[in-house]
Amino acid sequence: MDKLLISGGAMLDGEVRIGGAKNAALPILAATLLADGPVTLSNVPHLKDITTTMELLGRMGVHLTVEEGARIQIDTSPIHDFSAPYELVKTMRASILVLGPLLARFGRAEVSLPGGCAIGARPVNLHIAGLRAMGAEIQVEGGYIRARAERLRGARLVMEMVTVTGTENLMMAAVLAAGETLIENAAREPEVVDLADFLNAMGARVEGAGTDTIWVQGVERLVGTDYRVMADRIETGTFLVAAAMTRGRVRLRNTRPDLLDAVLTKLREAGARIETGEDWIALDMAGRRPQAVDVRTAPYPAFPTDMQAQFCALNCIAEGVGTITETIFENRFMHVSELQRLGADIRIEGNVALCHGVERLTGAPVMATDLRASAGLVLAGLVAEGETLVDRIYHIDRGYDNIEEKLSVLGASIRRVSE
Ligand SMILES: CC(=O)N[C@H]1[C@@H](OP(=O)(O)OP(=O)(O)OC[C@H]2O[C@@H](n3ccc(=O)[nH]c3=O)[C@H](O)[C@@H]2O)O[C@H](CO)[C@@H](O)[C@@H]1O
Ligand SMILES: C=C(OP(=O)(O)O)C(=O)O
Repeated sequence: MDKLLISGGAMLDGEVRIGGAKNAALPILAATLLADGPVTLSNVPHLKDITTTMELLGRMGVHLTVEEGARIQIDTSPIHDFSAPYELVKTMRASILVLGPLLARFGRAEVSLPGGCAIGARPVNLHIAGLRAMGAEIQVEGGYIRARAERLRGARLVMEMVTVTGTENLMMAAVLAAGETLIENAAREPEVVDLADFLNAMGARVEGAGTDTIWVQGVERLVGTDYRVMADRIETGTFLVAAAMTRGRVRLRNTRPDLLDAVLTKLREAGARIETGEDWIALDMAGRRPQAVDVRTAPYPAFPTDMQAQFCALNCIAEGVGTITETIFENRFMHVSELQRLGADIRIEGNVALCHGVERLTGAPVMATDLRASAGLVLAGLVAEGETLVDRIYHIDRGYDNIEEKLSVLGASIRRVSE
């Protein structure tokens, strides 16, 4: 199994190109199931979650062709199977995103309940309740969601809590439903907006994405289109924190600074000088140790839970005391015990991690437990004295394209080793 071996101490300096967003590409790939015509997607990141989704669509009969330059062509016309089996779904929770599109276009779907509980229970009750309100008959048995509908009907859906993939699933279901759908208390994440833009490019009528009320007028049919996936704001944030922790500087290209307000605010508080252009961000720590910061996760536009582990790592070596409050997932502090193995001084009280910055971390073998926890451990390894060996890096490959190569370009000593 592959591991990452990091020798800490290098001050990062250089330029990195940010890839397409995992959390936009995944729902958009699922939404291609709605297209009655060929779709070409560009800026699709090269990630394990993407290949898993392609395998999932491929098993349904969808024809996918990978082209040069992060492009994929998708033709759904040969589809003959409307199911998502456990063996694929268990590795990736986003596979639940095929439920809405399959039901809306083909009137049936059989999707395994997403397994595992890496960062919390993560139920999908709100996805199911919304589809039922649109007229779907749904049974949950034997670990599968079995859903049927003649044609979904538009409905007013008041979401009990803000759910990103829940909003996306219901929006995708609504675009081919009869009549109007109103999704209230919708997630406002930029990835929801990217999906809505893609749906509209296929001929859907979606308005209000990016606000908490999304209006959808169902149409009879969607057509094929060409679409470019948005930049990954979490990959962007991760590289900014890496540069800040190593007291270095970095310039990130092909990104969207306008989507990172909460993260950039915290980095400025930590002492970073930040400049932005339309599609680039430059961060410079000018050799200074970061100041600890207080972070509280919440739905967009507040601070993203997917950046929490990285800031936890930053606080470990910062000057002062910083608190990390996690309000989205009930079990998203699994990086803490591993950071402690490197010498971090962190105490967890309920949903708050209290970090006292230490002068130095010391390298040790650590184990990745989920995607962003792994990112936090890699960042800590970059500043730890000696060698850090990060195990179970399949988690990091789910969401980062060749992280070791991009960090090496910035001057880090990091390489993939097989054991
Ligand atoms: C593929 C993708 O886009 N993943 C992102 C998505 O996950 P995901 O869409 O799974 O996260 P949600 O926004 O749905 O989860 C928010 C909260 O709602 C709860 N909930 C959700 C649905 C439901 O039916 N019932 C319920 O109780 C969850 O357990 C969680 O406590 O948003 C999260 C929150 O920004 C991010 O961390 C993930 O990276
Ligand atoms: C939690 C994440 O992803 P997923 O919802 O796919 O598990 C993430 O991207 O940090």
